[in-house]
Amino acid sequence: MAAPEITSSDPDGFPYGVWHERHPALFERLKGAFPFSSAQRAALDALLEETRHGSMEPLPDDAPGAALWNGAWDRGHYGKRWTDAPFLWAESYFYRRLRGAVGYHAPEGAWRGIDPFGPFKDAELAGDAVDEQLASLDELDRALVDEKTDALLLAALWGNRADLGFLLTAEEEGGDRPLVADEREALRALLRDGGGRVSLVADNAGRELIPDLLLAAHLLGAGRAAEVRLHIKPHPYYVSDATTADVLAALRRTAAAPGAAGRAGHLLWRALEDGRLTLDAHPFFCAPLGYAEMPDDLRADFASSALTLMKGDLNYRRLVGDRHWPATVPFAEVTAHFPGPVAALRTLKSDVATGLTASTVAALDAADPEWRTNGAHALIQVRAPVAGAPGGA
Ligand SMILES: O=P(O)(O)OC[C@@]1(O)O[C@H](CO)[C@@H](O)[C@@H]1O
Repeated sequence: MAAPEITSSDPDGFPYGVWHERHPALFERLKGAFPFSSAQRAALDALLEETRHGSMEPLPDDAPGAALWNGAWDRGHYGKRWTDAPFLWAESYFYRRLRGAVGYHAPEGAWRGIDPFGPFKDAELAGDAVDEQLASLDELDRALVDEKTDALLLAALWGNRADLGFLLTAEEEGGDRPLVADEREALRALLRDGGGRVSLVADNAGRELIPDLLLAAHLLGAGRAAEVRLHIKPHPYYVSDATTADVLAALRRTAAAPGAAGRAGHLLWRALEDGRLTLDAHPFFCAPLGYAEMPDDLRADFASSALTLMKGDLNYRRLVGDRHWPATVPFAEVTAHFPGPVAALRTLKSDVATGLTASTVAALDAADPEWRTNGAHALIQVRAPVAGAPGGA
């Protein structure tokens, strides 16, 4: 029995704060980062007003993407107050409307294709934190393969804290706490034969994508994957989400680094050329729906992967279902729909939680009442389907 979907209607709840604190802060950052025209600023202001006090207006049928938003992705939420609709659906649509407000999708518009979050992504990629990430790879040069896999999985996991949307209204505390669920051993076991394709469903650009790329280079270089497929967004999404342009910028940054990181960057550059590294930007990665509703072509892609690594909080919500699950509901149960083995690497930045023990939940509730949403905690969870089981291999 599925638990109720998470909405934003509770004024004391996390989602409500996203609409009433995070989004206004984001719009102020956007207006400070671009010389928007009065029309663009007015469109942003109107959108913010609509989301906070109005009801959800559909896209005009001739708008770019309307065939999906008013078709396959429509779940009957238009006309509802934004905060009464499912949080995942409503916020995904909010970012489509934001892109519309600044002209990102305008077929002949001068702002077509200008990433509204580009300045933030560029600044982060050029920053000292990325220099430190790249330099730290030299420390792993003499590590054993499994030790290196472990270290790079943790780097990719904690890289997920680098999420501007989250950081607009949250403190970035140091990572590296004990994980609330740590199934790295099961994850490494799925990589051991090394013969298959690893699908890495990326999340954010910059400080999250750099460790993702270093992990991909390691999996390819150490024979833990015959191919890595990097799934990215077809266009900007929830602020920091990585697009192909972000992958190429991060790759150039990595290849230009000295030492082990530079070698990893060149390995990935060659892997893109020879097909051991592939990029996929399926439209569904920006859909307002959970992965249980993914289209057949994407389902077949994941089904043929030795392992799918799902990065980040939003992908976790879409993988398990953005619902008020009991935090102890088994991860295998809520991911039974997913074809092929899947692992989640996620810092906890929203309400949904699954696959935790009762004692862990009790300890977290006692020690840190905001544990679900403050980004201070993280998990690595794995579901390796048994042949013949639902969603099995
Ligand atoms: O997927 P990410 O980048 O790890 O996190 C995305 C996020 O910042 O945005 C959503 C709320 O706006 C939540 O899923 C989460 O807080």
